[in-house]
Amino acid sequence: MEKIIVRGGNRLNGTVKVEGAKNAVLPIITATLLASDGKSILNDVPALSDVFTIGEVLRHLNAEVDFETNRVVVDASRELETDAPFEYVRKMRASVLVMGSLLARTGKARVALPGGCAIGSRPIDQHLKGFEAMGAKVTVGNGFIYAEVEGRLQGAKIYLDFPSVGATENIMMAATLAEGTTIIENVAKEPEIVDLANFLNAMGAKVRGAGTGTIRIEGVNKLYGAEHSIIPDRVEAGTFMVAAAITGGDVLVRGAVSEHLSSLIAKMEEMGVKIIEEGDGLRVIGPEKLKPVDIKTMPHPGFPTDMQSQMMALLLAAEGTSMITETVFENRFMHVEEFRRMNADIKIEGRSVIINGPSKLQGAEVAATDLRAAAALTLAGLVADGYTRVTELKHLDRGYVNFHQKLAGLGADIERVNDKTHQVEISQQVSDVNM
Ligand SMILES: CC(=O)N[C@H]1[C@@H](OP(=O)(O)OP(=O)(O)OC[C@H]2O[C@@H](n3ccc(=O)[nH]c3=O)[C@H](O)[C@@H]2O)O[C@H](CO)[C@@H](O)[C@@H]1O
Ligand SMILES: C=C(OP(=O)(O)O)C(=O)O
Repeated sequence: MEKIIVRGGNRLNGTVKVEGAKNAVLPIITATLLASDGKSILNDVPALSDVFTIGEVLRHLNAEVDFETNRVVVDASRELETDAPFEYVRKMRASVLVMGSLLARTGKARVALPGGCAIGSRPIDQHLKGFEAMGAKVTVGNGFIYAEVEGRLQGAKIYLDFPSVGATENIMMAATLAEGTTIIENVAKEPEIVDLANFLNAMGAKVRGAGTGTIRIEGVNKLYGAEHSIIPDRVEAGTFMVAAAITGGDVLVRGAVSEHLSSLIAKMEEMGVKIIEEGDGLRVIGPEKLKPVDIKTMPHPGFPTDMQSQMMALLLAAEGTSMITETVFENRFMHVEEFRRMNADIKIEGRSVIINGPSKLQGAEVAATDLRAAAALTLAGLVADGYTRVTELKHLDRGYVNFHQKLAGLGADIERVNDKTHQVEISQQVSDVNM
């Protein structure tokens, strides 16, 4: 089994550079399916397991996908398959994002039902409501969602019950090739939505209003391959900002965009962390003592749920009582039990967690319950007494490239080992001694 082993106590110093955003590249790769003419070239693509998985999905759908270093080239001009089976959707929920593009381009899509995951049940009713409003017939059965439209999708007025990121993206992509104008209200305003809209417009689409509460899409007849550079990953940036703050360090996070991180910056500053815009990034200086704060996760520009567990690690080190309330996902507190194994004074009350800091954290073996929990437990390990071992790293690899190497580059005492290799090394040392 692979593990990250981190020994707490080192202050982090230096510079770290963030990759392209996972949550921008995944929908943008699915959008390349809309181009019936020309190749799409995506730059600043992070080498994440999720990116390779979505690449496999596209290949299965008969697109040509070439991975180069930090770049993906997609040619989707051939006739497309319309079926995304469970083996892909099971690995990665974002596979359902192929639905909007397939439906718009081919008139049908069959995608395995994604099912629940460690952070909640995550239904996709709002995506389907949008496709139906545009004239698609949607049926669910035998573990699949099947959507079909006779002729072209029709422009429609759609109100989302909740500003779902995925539903906004899927409906936006479907609407680009629809007949007439689509207006989507109460949409997600995340920076990744704006990035997707910019790519779609580069392909020849007419999308206006991304980043506001209403998006208007005028359908066009055809879309073309385009070149685009993915925005930096605000969650990876935020994770390194917390790493600097929790260790009382001084780190320049290159690629951190302050407008994408305003809620996190506000909360970290309330805690006493110094954050300065410097060059193409943010310099983060941790104080001697951190102050407690209350946090409520919300859709953007509210505090992001994807930073909730990393912030929990930081609040464990603050002096006093803090509260985190999770409003986006119904069950995103699985990491609380793991923090407890590290001696954290923390308890769940309904949709909130009460944190009594500062906890005298102790190194322990802990299991990552999702990708952000993997990062958060490592962050706690940076200040725990002794060695922390973080397992279930398949989650980490979905969202972070070279995570432990980047922390080591900042001065953390950290390594990633494979138990088997480790055992071989240890037995080798023993036999060396015996010789
Ligand atoms: C690949 C990607 O970009 N993932 C991000 C995306 O996930 P994702 O797009 O899945 O998140 P959504 O915004 O859709 O989900 C937010 C909430 O809405 C609910 N919901 C959503 C759709 C729907 O049809 N019905 C419904 O009830 C979900 O169960 C959840 O409770 O946004 C989340 C919220 O910022 C982030 O945590 C994820 O990292
Ligand atoms: C929950 C996340 O991603 P996904 O929607 O891909 O599971 C995340 O990035 O924290």
